[in-house]
Amino acid sequence: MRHPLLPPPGLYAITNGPRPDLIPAAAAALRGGAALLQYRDKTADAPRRREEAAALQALCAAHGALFVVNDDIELALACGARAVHLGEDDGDIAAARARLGDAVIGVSCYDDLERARRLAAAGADYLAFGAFFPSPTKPQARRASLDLLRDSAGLGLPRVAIGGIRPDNAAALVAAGADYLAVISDLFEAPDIAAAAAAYARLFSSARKTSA
Ligand SMILES: Cc1ncc(COP(=O)(O)OP(=O)(O)O)c(N)n1
Ligand SMILES: Cc1ncsc1CCOP(=O)(O)O
Ligand SMILES: [Mg+2]
Repeated sequence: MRHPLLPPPGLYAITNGPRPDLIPAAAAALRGGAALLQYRDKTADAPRRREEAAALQALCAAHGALFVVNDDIELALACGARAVHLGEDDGDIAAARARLGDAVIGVSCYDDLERARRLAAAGADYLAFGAFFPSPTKPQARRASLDLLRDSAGLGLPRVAIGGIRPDNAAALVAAGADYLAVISDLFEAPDIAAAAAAYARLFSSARKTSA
């Protein structure tokens, strides 16, 4: 069953901090229409991470967007987030479920349909695939093909596409079945973050019109 906290298909903004203007940058992405916002910060600065996560949680609540904490179940708990994203090195779904109850648990499936099947059966709420294109943020990321998106349609869970997404390749991912487009650099390094977010958000309103 689709998790009730998951928004309709749309832009999944992922922060590229640390950056001094993190909160205004995230606010601009939300103003532009991001449906989900993930806090992705690989530093070990626990006090700053706690403070930023709490601010972003409040910001997302004000915009009606889902706030997702990357990697860190305890940080999600501490800031009241109702969603976490876990990759292969970030602990398992059962442990996250035990701590977070019925929160949204999203998982990375990379280029691996079998892993996606296994994690769907283990209780994941969405499945993320990619990198679909060369990623400036994660150049070494495993690469996935558009066929993987088509082939994962039967798994019955919302699917996220990530990795090197830009305006010129985004529509192909939506056409192949992506419910959410997870974007870091093209969004958060844009000169006008709200306008960049709005352009991604529009892809989904036109997809809905086309399929209606
Ligand atoms: C939506 C989404 N998809 C994939 C990832 C990557 O997760 P992971 O493999 O754990 O890598 P890091 O992001 O932790 O470096 C993600 N964060 N979000
Ligand atoms: C976290 C992650 N996992 C696979 S690619 C990627 C980074 C995506 O960032 P960008 O949108 O800048 O390519
Ligand atoms: Mg991770």
